[in-house]
Amino acid sequence: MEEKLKAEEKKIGMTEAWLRKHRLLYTGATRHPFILSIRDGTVDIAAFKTWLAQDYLFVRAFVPFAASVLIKAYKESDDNTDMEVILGGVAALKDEISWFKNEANKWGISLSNVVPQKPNKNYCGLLDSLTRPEVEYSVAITAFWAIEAVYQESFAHCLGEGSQTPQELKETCERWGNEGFGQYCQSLQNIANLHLQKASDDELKNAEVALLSVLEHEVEFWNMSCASV
Ligand SMILES: Cc1ncc(CN)c(N)n1
Repeated sequence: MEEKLKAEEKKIGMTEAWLRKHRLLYTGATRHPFILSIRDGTVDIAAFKTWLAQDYLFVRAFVPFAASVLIKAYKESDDNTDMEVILGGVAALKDEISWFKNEANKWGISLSNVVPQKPNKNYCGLLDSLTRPEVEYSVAITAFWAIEAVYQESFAHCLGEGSQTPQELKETCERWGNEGFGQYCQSLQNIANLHLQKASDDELKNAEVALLSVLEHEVEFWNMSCASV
């Protein structure tokens, strides 16, 4: 495929080539007004609480998807380290769920009464469709990387130089904006690139569509958090 050759010429991976091609959408997902409002300290706490409660539900739905990627890595990758990187991510989700429960408690949110809003339901529907065994590993790992990378880029931005993130939100930003999580996302991106290099044209098309769907759903998810204030 022409795009693959172009990426090779520029000595960049397929994922980077796609991010460049879809830069506006990627920026929309990683520099959303909600994120910018955390960074400049003007965030509406009601929006933050909505995000927190909805994201708790999302993360629960993310677990089976992550497990499906782990199964695909075991079955379809000839590199053992793929599985270990993904296993690390799956294992961290247990801690993440506990963190959401603790954080909700701190903010006086009862998670047992939270109802998923439409954009959240739609996003979880995408996760569910990507969990199917017939979805190729290269497609699933591309989506997996993109989901993690959006949070990493977004929350790292809230901690960067000149940020005025409120003290009580810093821990949240650290969760995804820390260096270790950044390295984990980089490992996922490397894995995705390696598999995309070997992928058929059809698989490439499916992976690019999956990436675009993730980015669109991420924007909708942030929109949802702001809108319900
Ligand atoms: C909506 C969303 N996207 C990504 C992530 C990072 N796992 C998350 N927790 N929530």
